[in-house]
Amino acid sequence: MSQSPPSAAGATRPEPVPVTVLTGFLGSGKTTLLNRLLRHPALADTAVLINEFGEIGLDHLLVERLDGDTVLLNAGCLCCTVRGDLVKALRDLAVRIEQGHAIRRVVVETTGLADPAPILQTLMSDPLVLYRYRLDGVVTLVDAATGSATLDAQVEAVKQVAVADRLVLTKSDLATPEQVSALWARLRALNPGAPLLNALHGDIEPEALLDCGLYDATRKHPDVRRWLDAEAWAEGHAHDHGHHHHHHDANRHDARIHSFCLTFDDPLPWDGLATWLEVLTMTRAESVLRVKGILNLEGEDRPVAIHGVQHLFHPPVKLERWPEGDDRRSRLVFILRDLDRATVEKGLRAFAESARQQAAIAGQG
Ligand SMILES: Nc1nc2c(ncn2[C@@H]2O[C@H](COP(=O)(O)OP(=O)(O)OP(=O)(O)O)[C@@H](O)[C@H]2O)c(=O)[nH]1
Repeated sequence: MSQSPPSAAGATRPEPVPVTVLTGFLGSGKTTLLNRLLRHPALADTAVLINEFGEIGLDHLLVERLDGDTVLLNAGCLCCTVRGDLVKALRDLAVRIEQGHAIRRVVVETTGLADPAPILQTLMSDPLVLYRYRLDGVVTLVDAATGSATLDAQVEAVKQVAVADRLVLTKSDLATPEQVSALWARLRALNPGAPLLNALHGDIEPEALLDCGLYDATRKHPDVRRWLDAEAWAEGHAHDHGHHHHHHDANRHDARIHSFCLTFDDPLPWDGLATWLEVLTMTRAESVLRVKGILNLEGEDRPVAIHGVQHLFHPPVKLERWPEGDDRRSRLVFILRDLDRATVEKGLRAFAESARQQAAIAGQG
């Protein structure tokens, strides 16, 4: 992560194409939902990238609108070989955009077994991809009938839920109301910030899933509140979810996920924060599933947005101004595995304090 705050937002960069990552466990209904979405006018000019697990891809045969904008990324799991394929597919697509091909949006459908982190990292690390695209959001589908059992058995499924910006419950027609409400509570505990939606046979309004990033395609100014949704962590969720399981059966995977929001009343020193994030992500990359934040930095009038997945951080973005009526406190949302709130908060405060002291000494000298 850079040691100095960003100087300008965007400059001459072309309008980046939003990328939605569609994930969810095997058979959760991703292809069904995608097929419905692609029929909607809001998804005209959308390119679809499909990742397959296994030698021969079949899913692309099921995506009905198969044309030049659907690319199949097969031969392996995204965590390994496919990352290169994804970069190549996005680069090839960027060339076509340059040539005037109308592509306003990209949807990446992941294999049901995938840990979404490598895809998010790819979107945040390759320079050309970073230049041309922006991650709009992660949409995670959860099967109402089998979701609880899958979350019990598969840690990747828990990660998919934890990093989501939108959670979509599918197949509620196959589950009892009790199953649905228990799953609902469990998803809420794992990820308090993501709106919970329902889709029967893939039926959902695209608006509910798209434009959940910092920038909305139709709005000029970033909608910080919507993006960060810090309030969701504040309302009864201010503490660690590892200790918050009275309304559903604690499970060893769920208990390892800790999601919380830290707030800071005073402006933070960028040096201390950046150094601490570097230390944290270098030593605990596997534990840092996702970090999002709006920062009030010392010596900086404008808010700065940061966004990271494991050890990779998107370049920080200086926003135009604080939202109207905002209390201008720094807010940092963390979604972690096997790393608790107290450790993170203590480290951050210590690094911030040390940076302040160093600045004071430098100022005297
Ligand atoms: N009853 C019911 N079936 C659904 C619903 N949504 C999807 N399905 C069915 O569930 C099955 C799996 O759906 P897919 O869309 O292929 O799931 P997927 O997530 O793409 O599956 P993988 O690619 O194997 O990970 C299909 O037979 C769908 O018709 C729903 O809301 N209710």
